[in-house]
Amino acid sequence: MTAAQAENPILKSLNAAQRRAVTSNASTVAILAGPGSGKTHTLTSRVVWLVQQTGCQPSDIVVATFTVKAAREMKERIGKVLGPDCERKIVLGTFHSIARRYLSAYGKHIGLDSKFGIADDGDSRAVIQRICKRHDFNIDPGYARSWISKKKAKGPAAEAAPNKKQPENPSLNECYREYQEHLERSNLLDYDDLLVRCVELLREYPACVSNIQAVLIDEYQDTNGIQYELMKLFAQARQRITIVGDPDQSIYGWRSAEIRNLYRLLRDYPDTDEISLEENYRSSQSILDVSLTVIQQDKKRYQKVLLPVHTKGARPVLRKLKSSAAEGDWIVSEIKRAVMMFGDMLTYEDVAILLRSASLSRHIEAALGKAGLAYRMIGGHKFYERKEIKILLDYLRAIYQPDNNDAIARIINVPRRGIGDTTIKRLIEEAEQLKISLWSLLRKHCQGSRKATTKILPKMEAKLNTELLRIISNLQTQAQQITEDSQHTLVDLIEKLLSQLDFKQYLESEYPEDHEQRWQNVQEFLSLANDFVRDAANLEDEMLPEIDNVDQVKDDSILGRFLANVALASDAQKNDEGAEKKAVITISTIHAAKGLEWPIVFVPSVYAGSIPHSRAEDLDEERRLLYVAMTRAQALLYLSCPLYGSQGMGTKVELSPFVSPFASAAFAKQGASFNRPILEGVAKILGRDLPSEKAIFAKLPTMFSPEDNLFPVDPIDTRDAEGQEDAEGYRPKGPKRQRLNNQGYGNDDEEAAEERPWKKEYSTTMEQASNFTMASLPGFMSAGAHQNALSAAAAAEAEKEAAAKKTVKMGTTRRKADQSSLLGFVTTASKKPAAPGGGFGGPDASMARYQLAASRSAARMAAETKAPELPKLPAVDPSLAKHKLASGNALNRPSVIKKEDDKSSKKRYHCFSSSPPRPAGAEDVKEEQATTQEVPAPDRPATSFHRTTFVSAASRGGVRRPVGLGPPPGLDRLRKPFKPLTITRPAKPQ
Ligand SMILES: Nc1ncnc2c1ncn2[C@@H]1O[C@H](COP(=O)(O)OP(=O)(O)OP(=O)(O)O)[C@@H](O)[C@H]1O
Repeated sequence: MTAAQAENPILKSLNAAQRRAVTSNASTVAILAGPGSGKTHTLTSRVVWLVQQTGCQPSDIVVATFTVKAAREMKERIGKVLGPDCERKIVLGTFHSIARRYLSAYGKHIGLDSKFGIADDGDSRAVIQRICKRHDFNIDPGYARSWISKKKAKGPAAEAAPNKKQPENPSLNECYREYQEHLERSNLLDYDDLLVRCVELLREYPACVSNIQAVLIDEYQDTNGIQYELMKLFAQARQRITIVGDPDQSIYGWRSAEIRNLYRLLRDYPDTDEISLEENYRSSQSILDVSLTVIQQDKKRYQKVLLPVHTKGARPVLRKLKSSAAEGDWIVSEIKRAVMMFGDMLTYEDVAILLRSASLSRHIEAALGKAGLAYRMIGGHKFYERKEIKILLDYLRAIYQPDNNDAIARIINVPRRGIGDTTIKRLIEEAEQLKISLWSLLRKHCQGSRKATTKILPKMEAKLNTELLRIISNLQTQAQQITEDSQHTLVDLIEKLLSQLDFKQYLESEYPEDHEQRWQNVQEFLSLANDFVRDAANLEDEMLPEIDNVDQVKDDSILGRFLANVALASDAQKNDEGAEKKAVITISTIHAAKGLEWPIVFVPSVYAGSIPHSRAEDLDEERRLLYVAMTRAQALLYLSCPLYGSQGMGTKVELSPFVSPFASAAFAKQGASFNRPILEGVAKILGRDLPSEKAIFAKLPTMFSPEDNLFPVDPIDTRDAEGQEDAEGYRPKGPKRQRLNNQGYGNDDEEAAEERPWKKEYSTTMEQASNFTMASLPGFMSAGAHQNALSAAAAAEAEKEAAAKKTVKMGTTRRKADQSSLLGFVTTASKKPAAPGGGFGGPDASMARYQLAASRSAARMAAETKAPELPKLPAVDPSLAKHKLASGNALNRPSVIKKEDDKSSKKRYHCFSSSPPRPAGAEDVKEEQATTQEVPAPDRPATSFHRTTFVSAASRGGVRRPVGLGPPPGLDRLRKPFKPLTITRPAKPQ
C-alpha cells in the first residue's frame, strides 16, 4: 500500500485483502468470502473508491442488492461518505427496482406502456387460482405459480426448451399462457416479468445502458439465471463488474438462485481478479467454530478459510425444552437475564429470534406478549397487507390504471354495494370472454350499452354508476392534476378518496371492535404518502441519466411511482420503521435475516421437520440456512429444541441432524454464567463500554436469578413409551396432578401451557442453593484467580508479538500469493487447514487466555463451594403417577415408596433449609466447565398429593373443632343451596 493509500479515509478501515479488492484495477473482481468477513463493507467502499478515485459518475454506476433493506442500508453508508447528492444519483436497489426504473424510462421501445402496474404475489396467485378453477385444471395453483416463476427466472432460452426429464403437464402450459395474457390485458408485469422484459430491452436497445461504467452485485450467490443475464447486460459497455458472495450462504434455491452462476462468471470473464477475505469480524471464535462445524458436514461444499478476529467468548448454547410453549418462555427469560446482566450495554434491540418458517413464531410471540416485551417482525404480516390499506391501495391502483381487473374486482363491493361474489365472478368471466377489461365492461353496463349476460339489477347498476365509477373517474382527473399542478398532492387525493368513500364510517360499521386501530393505520398511510411526496421533491433521484439519441419517458406520475414503490417494498415495512426507533426485539425468518447481524441470536425449533424443513428438497440448502442463522450472531448464540413440536398437536420431534452428531461436544446445555470475563469479552466484540459491576448490580431487581436455571436442563418426557395420547390427542392419560411449578409444561397441552395463570419471573436464592456461587455473579473474581489470569495474559501477549513479526509475502500476480485461486477456492480445499477438531481451536488471543485462566480459577472456586452433585431423580416418584385419589374416603396421604438406594433423599429437601449448601467433595472441575460453568437445574422440592390434615381428620371426625369456629361447615351446607366452590389458585412453586 502506498503512503497516500494509507492515509485515504476509505481504506483506513479495511484490512489488506479488503483494500486490494477495493482498489483493484481489474475490470472484473470477484470477492468470495465467509459470513462477517466484510463483503458488504468492501463493496460499499469500492463504490466510494470508484467515484472518488477513478472519476466514475455516480449516475453511471449500478449497484444491485438482494433485499430492499440491504439497498437502504448501503445507500445510507454511501450517502454518509459521498453526500446525499451523489448517493441519490447512483442506480442502487434490488434487481427488481432497477429493472422497473429502466422499463418505465425506456420500456416503450419494446412496446411497453410506461404506465404499467406491478402484480404483486397476491395478485398473481389470485389470477392463477381463477384460471385453474375456470378450466378445472387438476393442478395446485401454488405449484403453477412457482412453476411459471421458475420458467421465467431461467430466462427465455430455458423457457423455449422443453423439459426432457419430466414431461410437462399441458395444463401448466395452458395456465401460463392465459396468465400471461391476463397480465398483458391488465397492463401488469409480475416480479419475474420485470426482469424478463428488462433483459429484452437491454438486449435490443443496448444504448440504454451505454453510460454504465461499473456494475456491483451484493449477495451474488443468490442471483438466478435471469439476474445473471441482467448483470451482464448492464455491464455490456465496459464489462466492469464487481461481485461479492458466499456459496455457503446460498439459500434461495427455491427462487431459482443458481450456485452455478459462480462458475459462469469465471468462465465468461477469465481475467477476473479473485479475492478472498479470511477474517471474520462479526462473531466470537466459539460461534464461528460451531457454525463451521455445521457447514463442514457438507462435503461437497466449497472449502474456505475463515479466521476469527475476536476471542473465544461464551460457548453457544443448545437448550432442550419440554414444549414449544416452554421454549418461548425460556427465550424470554434468557433475553431478560442477558439484558439485565450486561447493564445498559445491551438492549432488547440487540436481540434477534430467527425462525426457519414464520409459522413458528406463535409461541414466541405469545411468550413475549405475556412478558410485555415489544418486538417487530421481519418477513411477517406487512403493513401494506392490512385490509384497510389494501382497499385504499386497490382504489389508487384503479384510479391510476382502471384496466387493472384485479383491483377493480376487489373494490367493486367495498364498501358494500349489494354486489355478491357470484355476480363479480360472472362479470370477470364475461370481461375475459370479451377480452376487454372489467372497467370497460362495467362502463358498458352502466351506460346501458350492454345488458344481456350479466344480471346486474338496475338498483345495483345505479349504485355502481353513482359510487364506484363516479369516484374513480373523478379521482382520475385529480390524479392527473397532481403532476401538473403542485397545489394538488397525493395526500389530497387520498383524503378525497377517504371522504368520498366515507371510509371512517365504513371502518366503524365493518370493524366495530378495532376500527380505531384501523383508522390509525389509515392515518399512518397518509403520513407515509406525505413522506413520499416530500422525498419526491428530489424526483431526479429516480431518473436515469440522459443518453444521446435514446428517448426516455419521464416517469412523472407521483401516483404511479408511489404504487410501484409500495409493490416493491415488500420487505420494508412501515411498522418496522416505527419500531426501529424503540429498543425492540426482532423476530425474523432466517431468509429475511440475510446480511444482518445482532449481538444476541436465538434459533428456536432446531428439530428435524423444522430445519431441515419437512418439505425441503435440498438438504444442503437447509444446512446453509442454519449456518446463515448462526453466523448472524456476534456475541451470544442460542439454539433450542422442544421435545414436542408445535405442529400436529405436539408431535414428538428429534433434534436436527445438522447438530445432533456433535450436540454435546460443541454446545453448552444452558446459558453461560455472565461473569466478568464473559461480559468483558462481549463488550470487546461489540466495541462497547461495559458498565461497572456496581452499576450492573444497582439495577438488578431483587430476587433476580443470575443463571439460566429456571427450566430443567434435561426435560423429562412424561408421555408413555409409545407417545400414546388420549382422545384429545395430547393430554396424557392418568390422573391430573397439581402442577408443581412453572418448569417443563411438556405433558400439558400447549394451550393450557400458554394460559398458565401465574408464572414467577425470578427464582429465590433458596432455590439456587445448590448452585449459588460467588463466581456466578457478574464481576466476581478472587485475587488468586486474577493473578493467574494476568500472568497467562502476559504470556499470551508475548506469543502474539512473536507471531506478528511473521509477515506475509505479497505475490505479483492479480491473486495474492497466499490466497487460493477462486477456481481452486470453489473446487478444492484451501491450503490453510480448518482449525483442528472440525474448526474448533485456532490461535488463542491474549483475551481468550485471560478469560480461560480467569474462569478456571473462578470454576475452581465454585467447585469448592458447590453443593454435591445430586442424583437426578424425578420430583415425584414415577410409580405415583398412576396413583388415583379415591373420590370417597381415600383421604389418607399416599405412602411414598421408599427406595433402598435413595440415600440422598434428605439432601433433596435443602430448599426448606436456611443452612448453606454443603460443600462439594473433591470433585474435578473439567476445563470445559471452566468457561461455561453449567449450572445444574434446581432440584424439585418435596411434593405430595395430600389434602390438608384438617379436612382429612375432620371428615373422619377425628379432630375436635375448636369451640370458637362454630359448627362444622358440612352442617351449614345442608341448610344453604349448594354452590360449587371454585378457587383460582396459582400453580405455586413449592
Ligand atoms: N476491516 C474491518 N475492520 C473491522 N470491522 C470490520 C471490517 N470489515 C468489516 N467489519 C465489520 O464486520 C461486520 C460484518 O461486515 P459485513 O456485514 O460487511 O460482512 P459480510 O461479509 O457482508 O457478512 P454476511 O456475508 O454475513 O452478510 C460489520 O459489523 C462490519 O462493520
